[in-house]
Amino acid sequence: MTRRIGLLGGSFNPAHRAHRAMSLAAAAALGLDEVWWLVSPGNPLKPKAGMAPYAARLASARQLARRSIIRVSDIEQRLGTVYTADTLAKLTRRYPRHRFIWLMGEDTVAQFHQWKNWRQLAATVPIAVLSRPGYDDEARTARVSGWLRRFVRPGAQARDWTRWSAPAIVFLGLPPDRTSATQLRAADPFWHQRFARNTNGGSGVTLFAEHRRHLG
Ligand SMILES: Nc1ncnc2c1ncn2[C@@H]1O[C@H](COP(=O)(O)OP(=O)(O)OP(=O)(O)O)[C@@H](O)[C@H]1O
Ligand SMILES: O=C(O)c1ccc[n+]([C@@H]2O[C@H](COP(=O)([O-])O)[C@@H](O)[C@H]2O)c1
Repeated sequence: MTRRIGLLGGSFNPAHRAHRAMSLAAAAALGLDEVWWLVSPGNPLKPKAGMAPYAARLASARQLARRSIIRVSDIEQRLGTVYTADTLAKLTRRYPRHRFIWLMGEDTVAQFHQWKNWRQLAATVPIAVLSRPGYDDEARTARVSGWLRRFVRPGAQARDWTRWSAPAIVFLGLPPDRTSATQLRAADPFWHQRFARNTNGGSGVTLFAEHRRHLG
């Protein structure tokens, strides 16, 4: 059965309520069956210092994803990919019947041209950009000046994304949420210690089983 899957890659250092809210709002706007959170082993553009252990980031993601259509995935860790273009190439090969759309916050758009093989990435799956308060100008600049400009689709057609051929990018205006992991780490630098013991359970079990089947 064809499934419509949104992919939200992130450091999740830690996961927070805006990740959940934006995922569910995007799912409603795009008609998604599931949103997979791809917990990154290490964003190549972010410093390693201050990055909590992978197991704690994964556990915080599972906690936030509970009782929802969000599935938490450690597939990048399993595949050994840190670059999104590599991850997408493998995922689309492994799941030929799924339709994927890449989700990202507005802050990420300004950096997108620094990603490895970003044009190839954009040609692999459509992209949905989710509004983030405080970053509108950066995203707008990237939107009007970048190569992606000519591929912008109207937000009113967002539910039709499976009919688009990539590159295609849609900007979704979602309810604003100012939560950020930076702010949460500043308030609670040792948040990851709460996850040091119990890193099992929660959402993601289905996806893990599915990955196991596909990865052998
Ligand atoms: N409040 C938010 N509104 C919209 N998008 C968000 C929000 N918080 C995070 N995102 C998006 O979620 C994805 C993963 O984000 P990430 O795990 O880096 O969280 P973060 O809060 O941006 O972290 P940090 O403050 O450490 O950079 C990115 O695409 C990011 O743009
Ligand atoms: O592929 C790249 O070159 C690349 C560079 C920077 C970030 N990314 C991805 O962007 C996603 C968001 O990362 P972050 O750390 O801002 O949450 C996450 O999936 C990263 O792997 C990917």
